[in-house]
Amino acid sequence: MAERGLVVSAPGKVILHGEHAVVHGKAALAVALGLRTFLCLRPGGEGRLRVRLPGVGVLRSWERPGLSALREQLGADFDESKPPSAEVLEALKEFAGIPAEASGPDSLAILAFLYMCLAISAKYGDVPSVDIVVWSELPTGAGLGSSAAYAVCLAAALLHACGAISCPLKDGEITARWTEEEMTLINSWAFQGERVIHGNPSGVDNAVGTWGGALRYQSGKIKALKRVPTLRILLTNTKVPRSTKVLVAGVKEKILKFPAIMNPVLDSIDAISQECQSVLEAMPANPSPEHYPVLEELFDINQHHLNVIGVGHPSLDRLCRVTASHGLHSKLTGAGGGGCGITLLRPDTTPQAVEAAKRDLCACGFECWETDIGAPGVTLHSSSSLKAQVLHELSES
Ligand SMILES: Nc1ncnc2c1ncn2[C@@H]1O[C@H](COP(=O)(O)OP(=O)(O)O)[C@@H](O)[C@H]1O
Ligand SMILES: C[C@@](O)(CCOP(=O)(O)O)CC(=O)O
Ligand SMILES: [Mg+2]
Repeated sequence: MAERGLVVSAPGKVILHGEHAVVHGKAALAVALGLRTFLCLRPGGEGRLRVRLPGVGVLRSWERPGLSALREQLGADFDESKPPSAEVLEALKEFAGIPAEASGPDSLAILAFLYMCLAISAKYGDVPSVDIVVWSELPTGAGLGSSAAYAVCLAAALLHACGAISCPLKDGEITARWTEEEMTLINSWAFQGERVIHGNPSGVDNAVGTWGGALRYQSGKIKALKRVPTLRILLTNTKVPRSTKVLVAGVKEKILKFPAIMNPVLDSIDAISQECQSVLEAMPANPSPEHYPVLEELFDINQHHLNVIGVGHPSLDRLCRVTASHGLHSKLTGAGGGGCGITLLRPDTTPQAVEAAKRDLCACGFECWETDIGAPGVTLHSSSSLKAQVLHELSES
């Protein structure tokens, strides 16, 4: 581990099409957002692991020998290809003093951290004494993949601390990325973190957090999109809280209850992702308005499907109605049930029209902002390049 520690970051994501269906083996199209989660890891003292997670109100530390003893006692097989076992998660809850039924943001964040420490150290050697601080530009639990960005940062930092991946940052460089092979390892451990938080994730969010850009994801297969035009997207946070884990479980229940009704809906969502990919890849880099009606119609159809599978919310219906009154098309993004929606802005949508839509959305109590997409994936930063931000976060710890 570098003497002075390290700072890593990973982006959140927007799913254009395929949320939920992707959990059931269908394709999803997702893009990395220009909003990121950051993690600063420094050598710590006194044989302890210390974490500060201001986003979820956590400041905790544990003695390393206690965690090592638990690992020995459990004697589990911590392979990144195997889902975390219920027995290990129960034992970790007990170790951290988390009640068995707890599923709040703080409990899940601690559990993901401890699981990754335990599993990564079982495979690559002990995680040294460290102080970790995580902060984020992403809202938590709003459909923008904050859980995956957190898990990707943890995976990169812990693998680095154990010496399982290199330090790609050369003297004088501000940022660096890991090799393909190292990113594949980061991605697979981040998926384990997502499994702790989500229960049954598809892996699309951690793939975007790791690789960045725009990609198609299906059953663990990641394909960067050939060409993605510059898309203008308005993001709106309804601020209605929800849990991805609960929503994903609800969809599964509906599919089991009505397979003949729900499976065709998932097939249709899959076809929407295929169609959208073909349209995007056929569009020029700076598209003109005539390319948009199909994209808009696909948004509308998918939003209806997402309501059918039970992940809509009155706040999202309202969001769609408000933007429709300005001639704009929206759908939920991520797990739904509240959280965020995305609105497609056309190249000829005037700044005045965007402002008017934003005003009406804010009047509903929503928060919205235009955003960049296609951001880089997991990145190592020189701490000097982030000095002000890092110093601010560290001064709080
Ligand atoms: N910055 C963060 N620090 C600690 N935990 C985080 C952070 N961001 C997300 N999480 C974890 O991820 C959970 C939210 O994940 P999820 O319900 O999937 O919503 P989303 O991924 O859409 O934001 C939180 O409850 C928390 O456990
Ligand atoms: C609903 C789902 O497709 C995306 C969840 O995204 P988020 O956690 O709401 O950002 C679940 C998954 O793909 O694991
Ligand atoms: Mg999530």
